[in-house]
Parts: sequence; C-alpha cells; structure tokens
Amino acid sequence: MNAIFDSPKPINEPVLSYRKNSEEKKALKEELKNLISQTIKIPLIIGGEEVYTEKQMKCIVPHDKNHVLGYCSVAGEKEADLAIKAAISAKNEWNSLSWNDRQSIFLKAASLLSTKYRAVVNAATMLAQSKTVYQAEIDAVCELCDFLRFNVKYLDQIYASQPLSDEYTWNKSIYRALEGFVLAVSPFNFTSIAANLPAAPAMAGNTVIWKPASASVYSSYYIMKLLIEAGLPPGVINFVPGKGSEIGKRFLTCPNLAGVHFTGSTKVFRGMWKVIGENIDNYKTYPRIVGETGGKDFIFAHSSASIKALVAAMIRGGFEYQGQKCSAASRVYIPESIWFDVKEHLLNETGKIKMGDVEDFSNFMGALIDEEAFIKVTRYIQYAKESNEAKILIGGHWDDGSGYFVEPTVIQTSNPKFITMEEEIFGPVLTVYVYDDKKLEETLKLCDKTSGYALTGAIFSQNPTITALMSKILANAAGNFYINDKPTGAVVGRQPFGGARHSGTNDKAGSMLNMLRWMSPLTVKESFLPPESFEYPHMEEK
Ligand SMILES: NC(=O)c1ccc[n+]([C@@H]2O[C@H](COP(=O)([O-])OP(=O)(O)OC[C@H]3O[C@@H](n4cnc5c(N)ncnc54)[C@H](O)[C@@H]3O)[C@@H](O)[C@H]2O)c1
Ligand SMILES: N[C@@H](CCC=O)C(=O)O
Repeated sequence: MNAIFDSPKPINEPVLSYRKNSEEKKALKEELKNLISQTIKIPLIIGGEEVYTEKQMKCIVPHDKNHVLGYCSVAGEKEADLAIKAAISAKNEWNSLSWNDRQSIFLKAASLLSTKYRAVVNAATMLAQSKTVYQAEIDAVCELCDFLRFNVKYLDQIYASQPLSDEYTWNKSIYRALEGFVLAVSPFNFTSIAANLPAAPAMAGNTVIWKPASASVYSSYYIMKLLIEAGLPPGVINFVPGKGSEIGKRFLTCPNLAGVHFTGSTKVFRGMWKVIGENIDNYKTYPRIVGETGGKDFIFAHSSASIKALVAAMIRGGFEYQGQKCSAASRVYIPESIWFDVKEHLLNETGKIKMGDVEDFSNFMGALIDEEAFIKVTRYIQYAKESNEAKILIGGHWDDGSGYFVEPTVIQTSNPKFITMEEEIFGPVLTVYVYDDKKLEETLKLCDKTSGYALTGAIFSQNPTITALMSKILANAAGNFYINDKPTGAVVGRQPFGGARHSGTNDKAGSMLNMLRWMSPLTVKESFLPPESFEYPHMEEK
C-alpha cells in the first residue's frame, strides 16, 4: 500500500467581515454571550490526562477586570517533571506515525478552526485578550489556520529535498525529529503565535511541553481542545500553565531538552539563554534555541509621502490592539516640510478613535492586558508629561476603573533619543520626532542606531531614488521592512515574520526556515556495487 501523497495547496484563510446581519457576526455574538455567562475550570493536560492542582490563577476580562472567565490550574515542579516524562514517553509512537498521518491531524485542526471552532476561538481571544473582532479574526483564526496549513506544505518540501545520487549509490536525507523534548513558551498577545510555538515542532515529529502565558491561558486552552479533537495523540503536546520564573528552570536544565521555541520579551529570552549556557555540559544534544522577541518599530517618512496613507499607517500600526504587538509602530520620523499637514490630519483622525468593550463592534480599541502593563505604559506617558523635551499632542489619559484603558497617545519630542523613542512600551503610544528635511541621511542613520531592536520598520516615500536610499540605510534596522505600508500585519506565506539584533534569532515564524530548526537530518549513503579491493588505479605503476 505505497504511494506518495500530495498535501492540499495552502491558501490564506479569508478574513471574514463581521458586517451587520452576517452569519459570522450572529454566531460570534452568541458565543460571546455563552462564554461570558460561564466560569470554566482549566486543567493542565499532561500525557492526555487532565490534571487539576490546588494552586489556581484567575482568567479575567481586561476591559471588565472584575469579570472572571475561569480558573486555571498552575503547575509546580511536580507537574513539570510529569510533563517531561510524558513528552519523552510519547516520542516513539509519535515518530512511528507516517508523515502523512501526522500532517492530516494539523490539516484537520485548521479545518475545524475555520468552521466549528471559529466563533469560540475568536470569542475567547476577544474576551481574554481584549481584542476587537477584526484583531481576533486575523490572529486567532486566519493566522493560525495559515501557520498550520503552510507549515505542513513546508515540511513536504523539506522532506522532498534530497541529495544527488547515481547508478552506483543512492544518497538520502532523512529528517529526524530532535532527540529529547522541545519547550514552547508563548506570549500573551497572539493566540496564533501561542499555538504555533508547540505545533511547529510537533509537526516535525517532536514532542513538546507548552508553557502558555498566564494572561492568555484561556484562549490557549481552547486551542488545546481543538488539537485534541483533531486527533493529536496524548503526550505530543503537554499543556503546562504556570509561572515561567518558577517552572521554567526545571525544563531548561533538563538533560533531555532538545529545543526551545520562544516568543516574548527580550529580557526573558536572554534569561533563558543564560540558563541554557550555564547548563551546557549537561545536555544530551545542543538545544536549538529559537526566540522572537521585542521591537521598537519605526515609521520614517520622506517629504514625498502620501499624507493620508502615512497617517492611516501611524494609527493602525501604532494603536491597533492597543499597541500590544511586537511589530507596533512606536517611533515616527517626519520631515518639517509636511509636519503641519501630517499633524492636523493625525490629530483629527486619532480624535475619532472609539475605545471600550470589544463586544461593541464599533470600538477600534480595547483595554491593555493587565495591571502590570497598565502601570508600565502610564509611567512612560507620565514621564513624557513631566519632561521638557516632550509634549503630549493628543491622548495622555487613562482609567482603570472598569478595565485597563489607556487613550491612544501621541507624543512629540525634540530629542530623537528620548526614552519613548528607544524603549519598547507595548501600549498605544506613538512618539514623533520632526527632522530637518536637509538632514535626511543623517536622520536615517540616527533611526538605524537609536534602538537595539530590529523587528519591523516602514518607510513612506513616493520618490523611487529616495525609497532606494532609505531602504539601503535601514537595511539592517528591521527583519520585516514595509514600503508605503504599516509595519504590522505580516501574513504567513507572504511576509515571513521575525527580526534580528535584539529582536530575536530571525528564524521567521511560519516559514521553511523555522521548520528546519526542529529536525536533525541524517545522511545515508547506500552503495550498490561497493569496491572489493582497497587498491586504487594509480597503484598499477611498478
Ligand atoms: N517578535 C515576535 O514575533 C513577537 C511576537 C509577539 C510578542 N513578542 C514580544 O513579547 C512580549 C510581550 O509578551 P509577554 O508580555 O507575554 O512576554 P514575556 O516575555 O513577559 O512572557 C513570555 C512568556 O515567557 C514566560 N516566562 C516569563 N519568565 C520566564 C522564565 N524565567 N522562564 C521561562 N519562561 C518565562 C511567560 O510566562 C510567558 O509565557 C513583547 O516584548 C513583544 O514584543 C514578540
Ligand atoms: N506578526 C504580527 C506581530 C506579532 C507580534 O506581536 C504582525 O506582523 O503584526
């Protein structure tokens, strides 16, 4: 019963509109009502078993902070050890499944997500992470369907990639899974990224321990249920919510650690890398370390820029999902000659933004994820208010009465190295530096050097010579570079995503490059007519 199968050609999942009276809107509204009316209990899932612990954490609604969606069990060292055991013991069986059997599980998960699970995963993401319907749809449904479907295809292509052979020898590349388990540690802000972190290495035949972020464990749990319904065998992905700083070390120092798939802050990633470095003598194999981290993403405009397009990019890029995207625009460089017009349009448009409960579909923004984020973001705004190098042009107010709301805020600074031009804020705060048109090159070099990050960046220019100059000077300032577009919203299969410098290892999530990190190739040479003597022809000479 042999055949080589061709997996379905991946197509980006269409983004539904959620217009008035649409079927998808009705289904989603119902699911929102359903989830908000319940308080669920979330277990750990280890070796396919639900594990409840005494220690629990609350899952709340950031825009209605006293509303509890559920209580989640919290893993300690005992559960961490159980998860390691489960991952190791599930490995052989998972590896003995054929690639086609493994891939159909993830393709089925994508099909379930785009249909049966669409409303529930969107509703969970909207409520637990305070995403508007559009932000939830492009993330939790579309990007995750794309990760699942495109990664299956990339693996097909990798497995098909074989060395040269001839009539006497057959050479083969066998793409083994890594020896040991992979630790996936996910951030709160993207449901799709959280799911892809364990799914990508699992697809390549690894078994995984998934430590989701506490603030988004609610939506992660629905993803776990979806994967199980799609047929994921017990122990392949072990779901272990808990405090990273408490259980992280247990996983990181385990001799069987084969890889880390991380997305989150630069600080946490560096801490994890240090723990691995200190423990390097104790592993069975060098752990693969893949981490996509923070950003201080820029928009740089030339005087030829379209003002409307520039302002739309500043608002969508800076304020969508309350600026809580690693790719969010947060420092903007505008030439003096167009500043008057840009400012007028920017303030006018920003003034129209509606913020509030994401269940009201007319809102453009929801709340920040939690109290810690609220304190951090408002401190930056307060600092700007008190500085004589900055002024607040619009916004600058906040209110945590019902939820963690911070107004979309535009700061203008006279200091291109002002703190809000350099540090990742992760909130709805845009800082503008107005430069002298005559100092274009100098300011581009300044933009390149201002921050240690290099994740995303956008330039606006309608002059091809200037576009080329800007692209050249900023070539290393971003891993995803946009020309006349906002620096957010990368799509799988179209703009492979990841940054360099302090923004990560740039292994491009949802690409073949990333999938290659989760395998250990074995090269096999088979000789059909092996030599039967040790002598070479030149040895005939007497
Ligand atoms: N580059 C990207 O693709 C990308 C995408 C999304 C988010 N991010 C970044 O993520 C950050 C926001 O997400 P966050 O607040 O969830 O990040 P975070 O770094 O605070 O947390 C990320 C994960 O690490 C865990 N963690 C924390 N300390 C740990 C430790 N000592 N050991 C092991 N795990 C530990 C957390 O529990 C969480 O699951 C921002 O910096 C953002 O730029 C980057
Ligand atoms: N890939 C997303 C950002 C993920 C980070 O938070 C984008 O392109 O906007």
